[in-house]
Amino acid sequence: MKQMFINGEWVDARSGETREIINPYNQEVVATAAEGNAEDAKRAIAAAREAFDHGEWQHTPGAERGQKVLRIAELIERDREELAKLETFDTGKTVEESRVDMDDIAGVFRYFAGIADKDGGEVIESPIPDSQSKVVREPVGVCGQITPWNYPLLQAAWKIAPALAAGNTIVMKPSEITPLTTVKVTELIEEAGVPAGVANLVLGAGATVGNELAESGDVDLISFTGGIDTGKKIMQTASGNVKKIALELGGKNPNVVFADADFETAVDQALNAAFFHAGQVCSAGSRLIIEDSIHDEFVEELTARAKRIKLGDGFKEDTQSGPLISAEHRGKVENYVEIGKEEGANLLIGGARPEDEELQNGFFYLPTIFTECTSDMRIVQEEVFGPVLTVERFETEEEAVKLANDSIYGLAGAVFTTDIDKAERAAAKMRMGTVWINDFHPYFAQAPWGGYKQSGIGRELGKPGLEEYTETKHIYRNLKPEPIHWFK
Ligand SMILES: NC(=O)c1ccc[n+]([C@@H]2O[C@H](COP(=O)([O-])OP(=O)(O)OC[C@H]3O[C@@H](n4cnc5c(N)ncnc54)[C@H](O)[C@@H]3O)[C@@H](O)[C@H]2O)c1
Ligand SMILES: C[N+](C)(C)CC=O
Repeated sequence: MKQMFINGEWVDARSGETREIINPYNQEVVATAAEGNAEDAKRAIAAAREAFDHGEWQHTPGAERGQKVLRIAELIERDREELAKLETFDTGKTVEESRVDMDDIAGVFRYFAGIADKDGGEVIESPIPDSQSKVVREPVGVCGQITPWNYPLLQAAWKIAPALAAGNTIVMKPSEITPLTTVKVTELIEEAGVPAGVANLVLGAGATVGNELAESGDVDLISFTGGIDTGKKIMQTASGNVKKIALELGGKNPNVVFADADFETAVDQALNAAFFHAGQVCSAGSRLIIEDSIHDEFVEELTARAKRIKLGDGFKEDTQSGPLISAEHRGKVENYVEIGKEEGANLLIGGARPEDEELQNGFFYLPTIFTECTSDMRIVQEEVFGPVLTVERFETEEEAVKLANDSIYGLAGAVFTTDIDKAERAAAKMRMGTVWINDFHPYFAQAPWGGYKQSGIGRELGKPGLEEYTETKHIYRNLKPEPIHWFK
């Protein structure tokens, strides 16, 4: 039974309710978890409030907090294999992918451990004689953190590590369908010696636990990663006490390939961009925008390779891609494929569930490619979050950039070309939080991550990822206090 962690104690939901956690590969129950509700969230918020207002954590020197965060990294490295297996049971992704995630996650804890004591504030030039001004950063307070199911622990790590390093207290709510690794890491946080009440974990649904975190007047900041509609709802709910918000939302990310790109690299990367983790990646390259002169050859090769992607059990060595997360989510993907067909896009491959006997109990869906797409189509504009790639053509550099930017989203995008000036010109004009040149997908702890436009608000990772969890305070000191007699 996976319990919640509130004020340093492992507890069941007050209501006694539980939820079965399902392996999307075969629908087997892999665990039972406490199903908390708003009442449990309130208890956790109260514990975090008390620990922030009256505990030592926010006053603990950054170097000491950094040591605890570093210890969490070491424990994650120690338990890497167990964590990777849990992530695969929960999400269906290949265990190789999960191992890569665990290495990234340990790196994130190491990074924020390393910068926990690096900002001692700064003295600034005051224009007023006989005065001194300094600017310091302080923790925000109680942070509500809500994460999605596609990268359960990775997205949690991007929030937990900087929040703790900066001296905040937290209430984490993982996706209700993939809580296993977040529970395990909370055990490691306890083992690392983080004081009771500083890091709390509540399991349960968004509408109950998540909503309480967004609504509570005792929460100072809500950091959310998930879909755009939920993000909008959270923004509204969070306005009640004008809490700070950080939103990491969806994407519909363009992958621009010029005719002069290295063909093999561009095809290989386009395949990975679109179909890695069955396309369930916020930054998936789900819009291929390709120069007309190489369109046919490129699409032919891409299609041949997409057909060869081996779907299966994430624990088997030859599996290249797992299932979608749930029946409901596969239904959403299928609906989008129908919309694409109705809109007149040309369904080149996929558009169906696989027929293999072995895959019938899982939520599998075939890699799907639509050609002859135009940017007014919903299949091109809306986030499908599955293995569905749309292909658009361009003839000029200007047109390529225009198509790339033709989206309400602005999370990430890529440009492939051997002409580096052209690449830099395009990258400068692309309205996205991340632009890759001749690559797709790299992200790491040192570089900020986040979206332009409706892909979000704020940044995770890098120095800005720590700053999200701080308030900036200006302390002004009059070195020669005397009456000013403004009012005679
Ligand atoms: N920008 C990024 O870095 C990034 C990273 C990963 C995933 N995502 C996005 O996440 C989405 C997929 O994840 P998902 O389906 O889990 O998203 P989701 O919005 O359905 O759920 C995300 C989290 O929000 C909670 N939630 C749901 N309703 C809520 C409410 N009313 N109030 C508070 N919390 C609520 C859920 O329980 C879950 O924990 C995609 O859109 C993807 O692009 C973005
Ligand atoms: C941010 N990232 C790419 C790790 C996961 C997005 O879904």
